[in-house]
Amino acid sequence: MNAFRFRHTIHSSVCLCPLHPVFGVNIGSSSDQQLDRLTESVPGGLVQSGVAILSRAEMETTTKTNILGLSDPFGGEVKPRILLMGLRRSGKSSIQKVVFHKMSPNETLFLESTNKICREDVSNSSFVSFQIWDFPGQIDFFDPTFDYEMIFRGTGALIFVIDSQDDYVEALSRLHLTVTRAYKVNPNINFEVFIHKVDGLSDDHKIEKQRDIHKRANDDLADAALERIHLSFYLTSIYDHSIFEAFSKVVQKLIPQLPTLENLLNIFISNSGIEKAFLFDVVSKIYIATDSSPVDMQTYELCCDMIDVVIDISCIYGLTGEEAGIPYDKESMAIIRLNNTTVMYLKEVTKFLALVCFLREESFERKGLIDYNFHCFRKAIQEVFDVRVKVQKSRKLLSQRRWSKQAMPNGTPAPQH
Ligand SMILES: Nc1nc2c(ncn2[C@@H]2O[C@H](COP(=O)(O)OP(=O)(O)OP(=O)(O)O)[C@@H](O)[C@H]2O)c(=O)[nH]1
Repeated sequence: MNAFRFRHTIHSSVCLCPLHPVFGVNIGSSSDQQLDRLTESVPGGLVQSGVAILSRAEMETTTKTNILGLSDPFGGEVKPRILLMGLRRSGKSSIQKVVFHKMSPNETLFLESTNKICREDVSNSSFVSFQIWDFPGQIDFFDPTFDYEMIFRGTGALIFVIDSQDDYVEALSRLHLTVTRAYKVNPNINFEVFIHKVDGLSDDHKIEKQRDIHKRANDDLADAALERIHLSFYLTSIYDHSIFEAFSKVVQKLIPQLPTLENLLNIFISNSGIEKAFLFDVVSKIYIATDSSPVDMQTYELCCDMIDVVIDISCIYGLTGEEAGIPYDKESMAIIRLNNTTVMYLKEVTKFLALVCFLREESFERKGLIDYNFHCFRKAIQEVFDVRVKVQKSRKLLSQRRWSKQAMPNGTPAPQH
């Protein structure tokens, strides 16, 4: 994990004050119990049709953090699972690499086909914390030897990727099969359909494709008397910000504190003369909450660009050495004046979260007020964090107790210390 301190002030349209972008994605997390359960479901590890689906040894080597998964008996933390599914070459791995590994879109041309489930933990902040499971396209997901029930049971969102530049008839039938199976196991899953690779399509063509896919997918569900299954559709491409925006919306649905965060943002902007505010995870550029006014793509793109500028300049000019270890500074911020009398204001909220606001130049004259309100806002966010941590701790304690009771055979006295 890196922390950078930027000391210089640029006297032009961009002005940066001490800043601490901190980034890092924890890859892999599990516990022995969870691994056991997973690999027990198919003897000798999960292998079928020549497709190795995470052998126990592989899982152990790629899973080495202390954050426990959703279904872990000791894991008080409820860590939602996001599944990336879809036909081969639809773009699943590219999405994961671009959003969470900062891979440049062109590099995805050289990605090899995934031949086993790749699992990754994304734990950038207390709010952005989930597991992503990237499934190989050719996997026969419904092979009887494969424990799909266990997988769906712990799933928060299922993203089904459809290649919009390809014929999507087969993809739609696979989508229907996947969704209906998953719904039977876990009706609480959010079903998200990414109509992907839309960069090659004209605007009219995009809308037409979306309408057609939407209609066919919902007709299939209606024919199966499953109209109650709700599918959300997004037009995405790794070549622009649409994939980050879509992922933001998927992740937001998994944050139980979202209404509280939105409320706090509404109160903050209405009392500070701010027009729009986003709470960003600086590592992934996923926005985890915004105020209740509508989001337009350009505004979102500007925010992403601002975060990039801040991180890049911080990386180039940031101090290294002793001070680099300090991950958080209340003074961290950046101000960018646009040539249309709009000011963009970025401030660190926690070591992974940044608040990015848009306001008129005249409103920015009352910077003291904005900073005071920001101080209150940051305090409130901290309190939301603290409550979440407390809930997680008590859940952990509870499940540990439950687990130790189960582990003790009937009548066995509790160990003496
Ligand atoms: N034009 C365009 N190409 C994309 C996009 N996303 C991915 N691709 C390309 O699609 C191809 C397949 O991408 P992958 O990410 O390997 O697809 P996958 O679904 O993981 O494939 P499997 O591992 O075989 O299941 C690559 O050449 C990517 O560069 C996109 O948004 N637009």
